Amino acid sequence: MADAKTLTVPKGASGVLVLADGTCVFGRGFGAVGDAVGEVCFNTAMTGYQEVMTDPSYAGQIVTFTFPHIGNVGTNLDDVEADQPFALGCVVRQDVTEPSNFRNVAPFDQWMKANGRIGISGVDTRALTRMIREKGAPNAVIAHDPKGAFDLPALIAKAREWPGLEGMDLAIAVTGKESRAWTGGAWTLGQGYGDSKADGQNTLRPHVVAIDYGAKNNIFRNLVKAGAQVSVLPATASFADVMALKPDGVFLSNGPGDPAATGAYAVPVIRALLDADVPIFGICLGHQLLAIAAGGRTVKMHQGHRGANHPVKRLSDGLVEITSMNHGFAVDTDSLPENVKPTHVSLFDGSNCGLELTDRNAFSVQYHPEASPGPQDSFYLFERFVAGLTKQGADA
Ligand SMILES: NC(=O)CC[C@H](N)C(=O)O
Repeated sequence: MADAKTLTVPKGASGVLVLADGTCVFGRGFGAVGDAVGEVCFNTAMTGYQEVMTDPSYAGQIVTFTFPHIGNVGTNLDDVEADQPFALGCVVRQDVTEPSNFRNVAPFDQWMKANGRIGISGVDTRALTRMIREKGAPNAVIAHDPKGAFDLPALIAKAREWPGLEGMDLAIAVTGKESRAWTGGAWTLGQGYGDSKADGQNTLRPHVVAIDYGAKNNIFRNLVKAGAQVSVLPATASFADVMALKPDGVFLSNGPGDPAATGAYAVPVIRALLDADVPIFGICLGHQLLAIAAGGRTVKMHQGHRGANHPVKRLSDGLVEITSMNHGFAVDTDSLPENVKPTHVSLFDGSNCGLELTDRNAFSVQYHPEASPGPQDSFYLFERFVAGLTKQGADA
């Protein structure tokens, strides 16, 4: 990158990404004015930027999109995984253009501004991505000032002082605060999202209690599509809170931050659920927490996996699933005890992508079968989970 280590703001620059090592990457700011500090990651998905930005797992992170045209279909009211963006900001190649899509309700830059999120365009995102691949995900400040009046030494200091994602519990910051019944169903073109209550079948369906560590909404929609009724509890729910809802199964959601830090309050609850033989399904952070609860360990990855075309091999039969991914920590396969069987593996780097307990009805995956954005090859996991649940009182 031509701008590396330059402490003079080039003419016309209104956005900057300041890395903790002092590298300054200049561009044009859009969205909110101000600055934010976090870890820089890259996402290789070619569509779904609004879903990426609203995925609560991106809390504490600045997303570099490798796809050059971000913002070109604007934003709409449906493609959201939570009611606000959680990524701190984004770095993109091309300037955001006029929205071109029949579903658009607001241009991407306006949506970013309205939601207090900072963007930078005009950045050589290929060079930035290469740098992250070589050196690992850096801590950085993203800043936007229309006048380009950046205090670069102060921003470098801010990036250096940020403690980093390792050891950071962010689920606590993004989880819903209240227990709630989930009501959304699957999306259809022209009709939007269905209402799970509208089909009149709720009480006949297996009841899944989902622990929300920063869940993506499409997970709950997929559980409904697979035949469950869903209740959602905050990340801090106790074993008694979960059991009070009489779950037929428990779902452990995705979420931001370091699973080892989140585990301090999540793991005892998951262990109690395993002891009580409650069926469990976990995704991403939920997968990592299940691994820790079962006696395994997680590690911080060099650069993480974020995209919509990650190949994963199912070990039972060799089938390859193309998956959606978003994680910066991973389960250390070697740390898994005897009763935890790896079920899926990444074909990019051989890292663990799934596990099941041999003595419990409990399994989890590192990737995102709910897609949003991404392929739906792995929807069968929702069906497998719900089909394996017995409705309480069904035999009475
Ligand atoms: N999407 C997720 O649940 C991410 C899990 C965890 N925060 C990680 O980065 O690995």
